[in-house]
Amino acid sequence: EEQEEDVLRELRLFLRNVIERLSLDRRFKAFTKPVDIEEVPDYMTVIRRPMDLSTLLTNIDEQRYVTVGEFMNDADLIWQNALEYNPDSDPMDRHIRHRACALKDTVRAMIRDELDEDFERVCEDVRESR
Ligand SMILES: Cc1noc(C)c1-c1cc(NS(=O)(=O)c2ccccc2)cc(C(=O)O)c1
Repeated sequence: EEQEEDVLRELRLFLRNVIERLSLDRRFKAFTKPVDIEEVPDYMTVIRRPMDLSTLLTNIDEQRYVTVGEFMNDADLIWQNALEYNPDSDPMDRHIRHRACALKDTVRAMIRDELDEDFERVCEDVRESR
């Protein structure tokens, strides 16, 4: 009902703001768009579920996330995929892994510092009621 829509709207606003701030950080430029298959032809043979910040934003607009936990499952794919696809010790791989770890820590810090746990609990109640 109306109260549920109010909660989900507030969740979308919070998540869009998180993504906006991440997208402004130059360290995360490679995570802003899907990996370009022209540039990285074998990417889809290694990574089963590609994810990036612009796709997260589309998912929010399509109201796919009812809880922050559901959002985090997809957001975690971004850095997990980067670690998986870039495992080698060469400088390029290390560089993308450092940025992937920075993304992981930055997202977690934002959620921990800015998400009210009572609000997340209300979102989980909405999820269970559906
Ligand atoms: C992400 C990712 N995961 O595996 C790899 C490898 C990357 C990755 C891919 C690219 N090239 S790209 O054309 O697919 C692209 C450019 C700009 C934004 C988004 C994608 C560049 C870089 C980089 O570090 O600059 C990294």
